Amino acid sequence: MGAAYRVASELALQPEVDYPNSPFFLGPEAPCRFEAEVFNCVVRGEIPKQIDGTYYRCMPDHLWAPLYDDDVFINGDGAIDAVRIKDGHADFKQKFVRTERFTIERAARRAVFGKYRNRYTDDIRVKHKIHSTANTHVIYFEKQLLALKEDSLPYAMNPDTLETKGVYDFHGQYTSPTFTAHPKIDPHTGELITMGYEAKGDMTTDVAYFLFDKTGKKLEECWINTPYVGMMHDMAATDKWIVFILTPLAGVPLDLLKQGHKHFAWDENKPLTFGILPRRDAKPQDVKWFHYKNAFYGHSGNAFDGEDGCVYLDSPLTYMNKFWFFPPIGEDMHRAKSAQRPMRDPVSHYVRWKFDPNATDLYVEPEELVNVNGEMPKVDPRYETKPYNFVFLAMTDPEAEEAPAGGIYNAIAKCNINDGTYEYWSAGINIALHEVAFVPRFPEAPEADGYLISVVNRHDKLLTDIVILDTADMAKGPVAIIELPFRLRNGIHGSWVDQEDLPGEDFVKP
Ligand SMILES: C=Cc1ccc(O)c(OC)c1
Ligand SMILES: [Fe+2]
Repeated sequence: MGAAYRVASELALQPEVDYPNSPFFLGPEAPCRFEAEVFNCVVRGEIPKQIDGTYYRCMPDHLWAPLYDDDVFINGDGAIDAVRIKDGHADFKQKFVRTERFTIERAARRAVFGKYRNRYTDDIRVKHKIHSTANTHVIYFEKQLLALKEDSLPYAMNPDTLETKGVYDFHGQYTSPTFTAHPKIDPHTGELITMGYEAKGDMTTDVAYFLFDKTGKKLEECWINTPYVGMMHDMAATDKWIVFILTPLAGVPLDLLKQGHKHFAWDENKPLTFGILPRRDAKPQDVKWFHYKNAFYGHSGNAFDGEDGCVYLDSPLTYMNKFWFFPPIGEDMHRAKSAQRPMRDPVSHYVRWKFDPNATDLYVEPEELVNVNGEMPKVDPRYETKPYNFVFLAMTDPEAEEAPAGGIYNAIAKCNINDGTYEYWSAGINIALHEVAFVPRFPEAPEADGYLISVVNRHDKLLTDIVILDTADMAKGPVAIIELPFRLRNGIHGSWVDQEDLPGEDFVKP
């Protein structure tokens, strides 16, 4: 490399940190591997004084070089980032969830667990251990953080210290071995709505639905079966209904899994499928399945009950396999046709699905609400499960000539779903921008009026900024930038928690 740093020879990396030569592990996405604490971060601009609480997010970060070179970034160890904001100042912390995998691999000083959701690729001694990486979402329930991975139960953590308390099964009430990374908390009742899929083992069509009251008492449990096995990453809920979302990222035949195949493979012959089930007094025979064509569904924006008795679900819809690293069986992940951008249709747009509980035609066609190429939808949490007007999306700047690095997002939009208009801030080209968290300007503020918090990975400087935007003037860009003295990786999902809801212990100990 440069002339200044002279070494006698090329020194090979130690095997446990010799990561594959893949974009998942290189440059701005090279594993971070550290835990951190920064008291009083460097801030540019002014953090609005009303913001009082903590932003948590989940970041997959392979601590050890994976056992298999084609491992996927969603198999990285879960690190929790926390930014505590008070009186215009910000403190930062990052800590790994102490999963069973974390502890075993730390003792071994190398990877021991195998491919994403494939026990048959593990070192035989850990095949029956808990596989959770706790790397997908972090939510707040019963005064604790729950770090989530959809193949396992949650890990509970202390929201102030970020110490891991252990696996959480709702005091024995949760009876499925799997738990979605996208449970919903009803802002009106405080209830937690959740489910687990492949709930009787790998490649089973069993799904378990659960409803807990705000104190964690189980109100509903209902087991159903899906038309096929596939990734059921997100879900949705209204006052009266639950929506299950089954995507064509199909589970491979069990014998292929046992031979070491990836867990999921895109199936061009399977339709994007939705199931509705009554939220209360749910019975297995009450589930009703609808389908669209072959298409990709990532995340739900919101859902609500119509006055017509129908269930409405709003979401981005994508016309290509965004999870190209799970190609159709037998295809090369870098060349899979299913991962090609469509010629005519948009790549993604924000749409509305309508499910009529009395329908006889089970084919559904969505209606476009907003024509933006975005994902990671977030609505004002006070409107979840209810009719609403605005959605925030991470998106690709529609006016930029170049796409952002790595095909990820470089802009944040506030979209009006009633007229399809949107306002946005574009952060430029050489960056990666992530999901937002929304903080209302004050408790009774109008819908979507307040602040957005997001993470910007600066590929130009190999550093990370946490940005705060005012939703009243999106195009202006951040009102404050919290500059971290290091680089983070792409994160997945996060949550904002108001200070008044937190236990109130020290965040950074003196
Ligand atoms: C964003 C989607 C998604 C889906 C499944 C996963 O296991 C995951 O892990 C980080 C992420
Ligand atoms: Fe997700």
